[in-house]
Amino acid sequence: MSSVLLGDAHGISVVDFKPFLDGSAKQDVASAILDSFKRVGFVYLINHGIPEDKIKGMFEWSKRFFDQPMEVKQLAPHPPSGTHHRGYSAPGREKVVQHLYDDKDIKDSRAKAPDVKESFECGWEENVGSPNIWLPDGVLPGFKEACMDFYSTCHETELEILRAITVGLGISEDYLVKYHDGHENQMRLLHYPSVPAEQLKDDKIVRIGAHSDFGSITLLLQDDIGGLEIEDPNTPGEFNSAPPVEGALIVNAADLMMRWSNDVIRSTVHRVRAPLNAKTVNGMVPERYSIPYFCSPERTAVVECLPGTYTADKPPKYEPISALEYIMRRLASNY
Ligand SMILES: O=C(O)CCC(=O)C(=O)O
Ligand SMILES: [Fe+2]
Repeated sequence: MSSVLLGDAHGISVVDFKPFLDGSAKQDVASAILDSFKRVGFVYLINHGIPEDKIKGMFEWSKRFFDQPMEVKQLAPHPPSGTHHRGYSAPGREKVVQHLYDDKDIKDSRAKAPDVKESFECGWEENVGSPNIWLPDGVLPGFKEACMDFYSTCHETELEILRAITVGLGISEDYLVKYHDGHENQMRLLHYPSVPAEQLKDDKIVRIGAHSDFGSITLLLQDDIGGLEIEDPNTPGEFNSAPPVEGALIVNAADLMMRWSNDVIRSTVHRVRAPLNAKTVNGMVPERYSIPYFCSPERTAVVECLPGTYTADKPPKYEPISALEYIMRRLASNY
């Protein structure tokens, strides 16, 4: 294999993205990324283009935000609606559940083991359908600007990764980019508080329940604590750890991308559990921070199987669907 493949972690390739960005080995990088997406739905990218100091800065802002007293964080409350994903959600407010559409089932599942995490979500500042919910002016000055700056930096990297996917598939480099203006993306700051190790191990407490993401791709930055697990594509129900890899951006394909690619690319179920080899202090697992950046196409995009993902023998499995219809269905079922 070429030098763009740096290694792997439980089958997830670690790929050097630089030769794609500088144009020196575009096809090799694109093929390596696509190969990992086809096998496991996840890839690690080194030299991904998001500056290290910006990442460090955003994690610092995240910590500063979550360190605020509850009554301050509640000044930017997530609305009760399942479709307006903005603002602050306190621990236990959200339970990510998969494939449960009956209200009673969702309630039962939430009652069993709440997701013990808190989050702050924001999107494109001009999005009138889902306006951002910020802390009042003067509270934590600079936080909003830092979030917006990081949001647009992640969007730039998103476009490069979408280009790599299409180059890998052998179709025009701008095929997916032209549907992704960044206006429907969602950046999420996540804080998993320190919890008793025993309860996390026994599933009495869940950090984030097993789910797949619903948009095109997700860019995920995590600290060095660990705990992210990915379902084994060959053994449903079994999960492998996706450990922190220094300097790497994790990218996973999401459900809409799986549909768009006629199931060539996988959207894999993942969750956050007790970190492997976590150093506990007084029986407590350390807190963890992560920043997922969920990418979705414009709502007017009509998603139909990409050229190159079907043949006469293997026809498209899905009808065209508008991104709006698809996303609304998924959002409503998850909150
Ligand atoms: O915290 C993590 O590492 C994963 C978060 C995640 O999967 C999500 O928010 O969808
Ligand atoms: Fe996720």
